[in-house]
Amino acid sequence: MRLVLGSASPRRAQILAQIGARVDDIRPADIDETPARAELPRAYCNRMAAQKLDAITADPDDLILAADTTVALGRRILGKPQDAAEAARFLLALSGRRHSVITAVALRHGARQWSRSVVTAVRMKRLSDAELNEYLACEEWRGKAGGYAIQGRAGAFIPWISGSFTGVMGLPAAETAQILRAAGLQLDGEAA
Ligand SMILES: Cc1cn([C@H]2C[C@H](O)[C@@H](COP(=O)(O)OP(=O)(O)OP(=O)(O)O)O2)c(=O)[nH]c1=O
Repeated sequence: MRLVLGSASPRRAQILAQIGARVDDIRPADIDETPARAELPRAYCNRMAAQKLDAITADPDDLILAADTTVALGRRILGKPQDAAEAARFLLALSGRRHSVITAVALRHGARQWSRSVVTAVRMKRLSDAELNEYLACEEWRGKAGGYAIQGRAGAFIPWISGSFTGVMGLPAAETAQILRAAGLQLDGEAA
């Protein structure tokens, strides 16, 4: 069975390799990521993953995986910042507080679908002006939900999480392995 990754995120490809899932093709989906009015973060994240999955065409026998990572501050959805000013606003809002990172994963094989979503609680230390400015200058906020990447320099801002580290990075390893197996994919190193 061929595995098609419907994502442009290099982190997702890396986490799939980590769990022994060989990706045969990468086909990112381009969808409108605007939240609906009053849409709650978890519903939004599930909807995004489902829409990305719907947007990918593949052979009926291909297994397709799509995912979405959303940062939620209470009911507020923090997406990927458009520019440094928006990244600064997001980081100031997250500074010294606890927020959630939700990742939804969706799989399709023919007419069958599987999905999981994982919520991780994350605490960010209070950022000094120098820390904020240095982080904005390093550009790692680009393309990251909430304007930070825990796997990079912003790891120094995160003293505590409860949940899935790989989920915060974009693809929860344990839950993804579980649904891939449920869908019939054999992971490297597993007995047939
Ligand atoms: C919070 C956080 C997010 N991220 C990334 C994961 C996702 O790639 C990105 C959120 O955007 P997504 O819309 O989930 O994904 P994407 O646009 O990168 O890729 P695609 O839609 O093609 O699948 O933020 C990190 O890498 N580290 C983090 O700590």
